[in-house]
Amino acid sequence: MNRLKVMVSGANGRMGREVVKMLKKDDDLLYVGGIDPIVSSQQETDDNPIYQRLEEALIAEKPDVIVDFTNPHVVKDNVRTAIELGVSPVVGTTGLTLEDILILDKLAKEHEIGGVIAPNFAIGAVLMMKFAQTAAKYMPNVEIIEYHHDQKLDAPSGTALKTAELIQQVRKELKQGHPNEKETLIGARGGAFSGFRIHSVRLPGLVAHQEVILGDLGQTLTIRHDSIDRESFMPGVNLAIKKVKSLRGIIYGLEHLLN
Ligand SMILES: NC(=O)C1=CN([C@@H]2O[C@H](COP(=O)(O)OP(=O)(O)OC[C@H]3O[C@@H](n4cnc5c(N)ncnc54)[C@H](O)[C@@H]3O)[C@@H](O)[C@H]2O)C=CC1
Ligand SMILES: O=C(O)C1=N[C@H](C(=O)O)C[C@H](O)C1
Repeated sequence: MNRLKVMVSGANGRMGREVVKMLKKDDDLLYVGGIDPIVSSQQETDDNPIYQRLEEALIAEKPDVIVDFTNPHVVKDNVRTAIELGVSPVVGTTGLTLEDILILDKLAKEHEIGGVIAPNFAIGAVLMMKFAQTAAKYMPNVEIIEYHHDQKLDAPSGTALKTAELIQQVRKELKQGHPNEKETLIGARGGAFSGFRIHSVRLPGLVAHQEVILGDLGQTLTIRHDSIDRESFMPGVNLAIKKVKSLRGIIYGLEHLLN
Protein backbone atom coordinates (compact mmCIF):
# COMPACT_ATOMS: atom_id res chain seq x y z
CA MET A 1 0.00 0.00 0.00
CA ASN A 2 1.20 3.53 -0.80
CA ARG A 3 1.90 5.53 2.34
CA LEU A 4 0.82 9.18 2.35
CA LYS A 5 3.92 11.38 2.20
CA VAL A 6 3.69 14.15 4.79
CA MET A 7 5.87 17.19 5.55
CA VAL A 8 5.61 19.47 8.58
CA SER A 9 6.00 23.23 8.43
CA GLY A 10 7.16 24.54 11.81
CA ALA A 11 8.72 21.11 12.48
CA ASN A 12 10.94 22.37 15.32
CA GLY A 13 8.15 24.14 17.21
CA ARG A 14 6.11 22.82 20.16
CA MET A 15 3.33 21.44 17.94
CA GLY A 16 5.59 20.55 15.00
CA ARG A 17 7.72 18.23 17.17
CA GLU A 18 4.60 16.49 18.48
CA VAL A 19 3.27 16.01 14.91
CA VAL A 20 6.59 14.53 13.72
CA LYS A 21 6.48 12.04 16.65
CA MET A 22 2.89 11.08 15.74
CA LEU A 23 3.75 10.63 12.03
CA LYS A 24 6.69 8.36 12.81
CA LYS A 25 4.42 6.04 14.83
CA ASP A 26 1.81 5.62 12.06
CA ASP A 27 2.58 2.93 9.46
CA ASP A 28 0.10 4.45 6.99
CA LEU A 29 1.94 7.77 6.93
CA LEU A 30 5.48 8.57 5.81
CA TYR A 31 7.21 11.62 7.30
CA VAL A 32 9.53 12.94 4.59
CA GLY A 33 10.90 16.05 6.27
CA GLY A 34 10.17 19.40 7.78
CA ILE A 35 10.49 23.12 7.23
CA ASP A 36 11.70 25.47 9.94
CA PRO A 37 14.04 28.47 9.82
CA ILE A 38 15.16 27.65 13.39
CA VAL A 39 17.61 24.76 13.74
CA SER A 40 17.09 22.50 16.79
CA SER A 41 19.55 20.19 18.56
CA GLN A 42 17.16 17.25 18.06
CA GLN A 43 17.54 17.79 14.30
CA GLU A 44 21.13 16.48 14.39
CA THR A 45 19.89 12.99 15.30
CA ASP A 46 16.99 12.93 12.82
CA ASP A 47 17.50 11.27 9.41
CA ASN A 48 14.83 13.42 7.77
CA PRO A 49 15.81 16.71 6.16
CA ILE A 50 14.76 20.07 7.59
CA TYR A 51 14.46 22.78 4.96
CA GLN A 52 14.47 26.48 5.59
CA ARG A 53 12.18 27.37 2.69
CA LEU A 54 8.77 25.84 2.02
CA GLU A 55 8.84 26.07 -1.77
CA GLU A 56 12.23 24.36 -2.01
CA ALA A 57 11.03 21.60 0.37
CA LEU A 58 7.80 20.90 -1.53
CA ILE A 59 9.58 20.77 -4.90
CA ALA A 60 12.32 18.46 -3.56
CA GLU A 61 10.17 16.02 -1.54
CA LYS A 62 6.83 16.18 -3.41
CA PRO A 63 4.69 15.34 -0.34
CA ASP A 64 0.96 14.59 -0.59
CA VAL A 65 0.16 16.66 2.51
CA ILE A 66 1.80 19.55 4.36
CA VAL A 67 0.90 20.09 8.02
CA ASP A 68 1.35 23.71 9.14
CA PHE A 69 1.96 24.74 12.76
CA THR A 70 3.93 27.96 12.26
CA ASN A 71 2.69 31.42 13.20
CA PRO A 72 0.01 33.94 12.22
CA HIS A 73 2.48 36.05 10.18
CA VAL A 74 3.47 33.36 7.67
CA VAL A 75 0.60 30.88 7.55
CA LYS A 76 -1.40 32.49 4.74
CA ASP A 77 1.58 32.57 2.35
CA ASN A 78 2.48 29.00 3.33
CA VAL A 79 -1.01 27.70 2.49
CA ARG A 80 -1.05 29.60 -0.79
CA THR A 81 2.33 28.15 -1.79
CA ALA A 82 1.23 24.61 -0.90
CA ILE A 83 -1.98 24.88 -2.94
CA GLU A 84 -0.16 26.36 -5.95
CA LEU A 85 2.30 23.45 -5.85
CA GLY A 86 -0.54 20.87 -5.63
CA VAL A 87 0.05 19.86 -1.98
CA SER A 88 -2.92 19.54 0.39
CA PRO A 89 -2.58 21.71 3.50
CA VAL A 90 -3.65 20.64 7.01
CA VAL A 91 -3.42 23.81 9.05
CA GLY A 92 -3.50 24.20 12.81
CA THR A 93 -1.88 27.62 12.85
CA THR A 94 -4.26 30.29 14.12
CA GLY A 95 -4.58 33.92 13.07
CA LEU A 96 -6.23 33.47 9.64
CA THR A 97 -9.31 35.66 9.22
CA LEU A 98 -12.57 34.42 7.70
CA GLU A 99 -11.72 36.53 4.66
CA ASP A 100 -8.30 34.80 4.34
CA ILE A 101 -10.03 31.41 4.53
CA LEU A 102 -12.48 32.36 1.76
CA ILE A 103 -9.59 33.46 -0.49
CA LEU A 104 -7.68 30.21 0.18
CA ASP A 105 -10.83 28.16 -0.40
CA LYS A 106 -11.30 29.77 -3.82
CA LEU A 107 -7.66 29.10 -4.71
CA ALA A 108 -7.92 25.48 -3.53
CA LYS A 109 -11.03 24.93 -5.66
CA GLU A 110 -9.31 26.45 -8.70
CA HIS A 111 -6.44 23.98 -8.21
CA GLU A 112 -8.80 21.08 -7.33
CA ILE A 113 -7.04 20.65 -4.00
CA GLY A 114 -8.51 19.83 -0.58
CA GLY A 115 -7.42 21.55 2.61
CA VAL A 116 -8.28 21.57 6.32
CA ILE A 117 -7.97 24.58 8.59
CA ALA A 118 -8.86 23.82 12.21
CA PRO A 119 -8.24 26.24 15.05
CA ASN A 120 -8.38 23.33 17.48
CA PHE A 121 -7.72 19.64 16.70
CA ALA A 122 -8.68 18.33 20.17
CA ILE A 123 -11.99 16.45 20.14
CA GLY A 124 -12.86 17.79 23.59
CA ALA A 125 -12.44 21.35 22.38
CA VAL A 126 -14.65 20.70 19.35
CA LEU A 127 -17.34 19.35 21.68
CA MET A 128 -16.91 22.31 24.06
CA MET A 129 -17.53 24.68 21.12
CA LYS A 130 -20.60 22.73 20.01
CA PHE A 131 -22.03 22.60 23.56
CA ALA A 132 -21.41 26.34 23.96
CA GLN A 133 -23.25 27.03 20.70
CA THR A 134 -26.23 24.96 21.83
CA ALA A 135 -26.31 26.65 25.24
CA ALA A 136 -26.07 30.19 23.82
CA LYS A 137 -29.30 29.65 21.91
CA TYR A 138 -31.11 29.42 25.25
CA MET A 139 -28.77 31.57 27.39
CA PRO A 140 -27.63 34.52 25.22
CA ASN A 141 -25.66 36.26 28.01
CA VAL A 142 -22.23 34.76 27.50
CA GLU A 143 -18.53 35.48 27.99
CA ILE A 144 -15.51 33.48 26.82
CA ILE A 145 -12.32 33.20 28.85
CA GLU A 146 -9.37 31.48 27.21
CA TYR A 147 -6.13 30.59 29.02
CA HIS A 148 -2.84 29.83 27.25
CA HIS A 149 0.91 29.54 27.83
CA ASP A 150 2.73 32.87 27.70
CA GLN A 151 4.61 32.14 24.44
CA LYS A 152 1.42 32.37 22.37
CA LEU A 153 1.56 35.11 19.72
CA ASP A 154 -2.13 35.70 18.95
CA ALA A 155 -4.94 36.90 21.22
CA PRO A 156 -7.67 35.95 21.36
CA SER A 157 -6.98 32.32 20.51
CA GLY A 158 -8.27 30.79 17.29
CA THR A 159 -10.49 28.53 19.39
CA ALA A 160 -12.07 31.49 21.19
CA LEU A 161 -12.78 33.21 17.87
CA LYS A 162 -14.28 30.07 16.35
CA THR A 163 -16.43 29.60 19.49
CA ALA A 164 -17.58 33.21 19.21
CA GLU A 165 -18.46 32.73 15.52
CA LEU A 166 -20.51 29.61 16.34
CA ILE A 167 -22.30 31.42 19.19
CA GLN A 168 -22.99 34.44 16.96
CA GLN A 169 -24.81 32.16 14.47
CA VAL A 170 -27.49 31.23 17.05
CA ARG A 171 -27.50 33.93 19.76
CA LYS A 172 -30.26 36.54 19.66
CA GLU A 173 -28.83 40.05 19.22
CA LEU A 174 -28.05 41.60 22.56
CA LYS A 175 -25.51 44.03 23.99
CA GLN A 176 -24.50 42.64 27.34
CA GLY A 177 -23.68 44.45 30.56
CA HIS A 178 -24.92 47.79 31.87
CA PRO A 179 -25.60 50.34 29.06
CA ASN A 180 -23.65 52.98 31.03
CA GLU A 181 -20.72 50.70 31.83
CA LYS A 182 -17.39 52.60 31.96
CA GLU A 183 -14.01 50.92 31.75
CA THR A 184 -11.70 52.68 34.22
CA LEU A 185 -8.84 50.43 33.10
CA ILE A 186 -8.79 50.03 29.31
CA GLY A 187 -9.23 46.38 28.36
CA ALA A 188 -10.71 45.32 31.71
CA ARG A 189 -13.89 44.07 30.01
CA GLY A 190 -11.96 42.10 27.35
CA GLY A 191 -12.40 42.21 23.56
CA ALA A 192 -15.85 42.94 22.13
CA PHE A 193 -17.29 40.41 19.67
CA SER A 194 -20.82 40.98 18.39
CA GLY A 195 -22.17 42.24 21.77
CA PHE A 196 -20.29 39.83 24.06
CA ARG A 197 -16.74 39.63 25.42
CA ILE A 198 -13.64 37.48 25.02
CA HIS A 199 -10.88 37.52 27.67
CA SER A 200 -7.35 36.17 27.13
CA VAL A 201 -5.13 35.00 29.97
CA ARG A 202 -1.41 34.26 29.32
CA LEU A 203 0.66 32.48 31.98
CA PRO A 204 3.58 30.06 32.15
CA GLY A 205 2.38 26.62 33.26
CA LEU A 206 -0.75 26.72 31.10
CA VAL A 207 -1.16 24.75 27.85
CA ALA A 208 -4.57 25.53 26.27
CA HIS A 209 -7.83 25.97 28.17
CA GLN A 210 -11.17 27.68 27.64
CA GLU A 211 -14.30 28.43 29.63
CA VAL A 212 -17.57 29.60 28.16
CA ILE A 213 -19.71 31.09 30.93
CA LEU A 214 -23.41 31.68 30.36
CA GLY A 215 -25.53 33.59 32.83
CA ASP A 216 -29.28 33.90 33.43
CA LEU A 217 -31.53 34.84 36.34
CA GLY A 218 -30.15 33.16 39.46
CA GLN A 219 -27.90 30.72 37.57
CA THR A 220 -24.72 30.30 35.54
CA LEU A 221 -23.54 27.51 33.30
CA THR A 222 -19.80 26.96 32.73
CA ILE A 223 -18.51 24.81 29.87
CA ARG A 224 -14.78 24.17 30.17
CA HIS A 225 -12.15 22.34 28.18
CA ASP A 226 -8.50 21.73 29.11
CA SER A 227 -5.69 20.51 26.89
CA ILE A 228 -3.08 19.52 29.45
CA ASP A 229 -0.75 17.95 26.86
CA ARG A 230 -0.19 18.67 23.15
CA GLU A 231 -0.84 14.96 22.51
CA SER A 232 -4.53 15.95 22.79
CA PHE A 233 -4.37 17.48 19.30
CA MET A 234 -2.79 14.49 17.53
CA PRO A 235 -5.81 12.24 16.77
CA GLY A 236 -7.47 15.22 15.08
CA VAL A 237 -4.38 16.08 13.05
CA ASN A 238 -4.03 12.41 12.05
CA LEU A 239 -7.68 12.26 10.93
CA ALA A 240 -7.33 15.45 8.88
CA ILE A 241 -4.19 14.15 7.12
CA LYS A 242 -5.99 10.95 6.15
CA LYS A 243 -9.13 12.71 4.89
CA VAL A 244 -7.73 15.82 3.22
CA LYS A 245 -6.95 14.24 -0.16
CA SER A 246 -10.62 13.32 -0.60
CA LEU A 247 -11.75 16.96 -0.19
CA ARG A 248 -12.06 19.83 -2.68
CA GLY A 249 -11.72 23.33 -1.30
CA ILE A 250 -10.98 24.25 2.31
CA ILE A 251 -12.97 23.07 5.29
CA TYR A 252 -12.79 25.25 8.41
CA GLY A 253 -13.12 23.25 11.63
CA LEU A 254 -12.52 19.63 12.59
CA GLU A 255 -16.25 19.14 13.27
CA HIS A 256 -16.81 18.87 9.49
CA LEU A 257 -14.66 15.70 9.41
CA LEU A 258 -16.38 13.94 12.30
CA ASN A 259 -19.39 11.68 11.74
N1 LIG B 1 -5.16 23.91 15.78
C1 LIG B 1 -4.70 23.40 16.92
O1 LIG B 1 -5.22 22.40 17.43
C2 LIG B 1 -3.52 24.05 17.57
C3 LIG B 1 -3.01 25.18 17.04
N2 LIG B 1 -1.90 25.75 17.55
C4 LIG B 1 -1.36 26.87 16.80
O2 LIG B 1 -0.22 26.42 16.09
C5 LIG B 1 0.70 27.48 15.91
C6 LIG B 1 2.08 27.05 16.40
O3 LIG B 1 2.06 26.84 17.77
P1 LIG B 1 3.38 26.35 18.56
O4 LIG B 1 3.87 25.06 17.99
O5 LIG B 1 3.05 26.44 19.99
O6 LIG B 1 4.41 27.52 18.18
P2 LIG B 1 6.00 27.48 18.18
O7 LIG B 1 6.45 28.90 18.19
O8 LIG B 1 6.50 26.55 19.22
O9 LIG B 1 6.36 26.84 16.76
C7 LIG B 1 6.29 27.50 15.53
C8 LIG B 1 7.46 27.04 14.68
O10 LIG B 1 7.30 27.57 13.38
C9 LIG B 1 8.58 27.94 12.90
N3 LIG B 1 8.41 28.89 11.79
C10 LIG B 1 8.34 30.24 11.82
N4 LIG B 1 8.21 30.73 10.56
C11 LIG B 1 8.21 29.66 9.73
C12 LIG B 1 8.10 29.51 8.32
N5 LIG B 1 7.96 30.56 7.50
N6 LIG B 1 8.12 28.26 7.81
C13 LIG B 1 8.26 27.17 8.60
N7 LIG B 1 8.38 27.25 9.95
C14 LIG B 1 8.33 28.48 10.49
C15 LIG B 1 9.27 28.52 14.13
O11 LIG B 1 10.67 28.59 13.95
C16 LIG B 1 8.83 27.55 15.19
O12 LIG B 1 9.75 26.47 15.32
C17 LIG B 1 0.11 28.68 16.66
O13 LIG B 1 -0.61 29.49 15.75
C18 LIG B 1 -0.87 28.03 17.63
O14 LIG B 1 -1.93 28.89 17.97
C19 LIG B 1 -1.28 25.23 18.64
C20 LIG B 1 -1.78 24.12 19.25
C21 LIG B 1 -2.94 23.43 18.77
O1 LIG C 1 -1.18 28.43 20.78
C1 LIG C 1 -1.65 27.38 21.29
O2 LIG C 1 -1.04 26.71 22.13
C2 LIG C 1 -2.98 26.93 20.85
N1 LIG C 1 -3.54 27.54 19.85
C3 LIG C 1 -4.81 27.24 19.29
C4 LIG C 1 -5.73 28.43 19.43
O3 LIG C 1 -5.28 29.57 19.24
O4 LIG C 1 -6.91 28.23 19.72
C5 LIG C 1 -5.38 25.94 19.76
C6 LIG C 1 -5.11 25.62 21.19
O5 LIG C 1 -5.89 26.45 21.97
C7 LIG C 1 -3.62 25.78 21.50
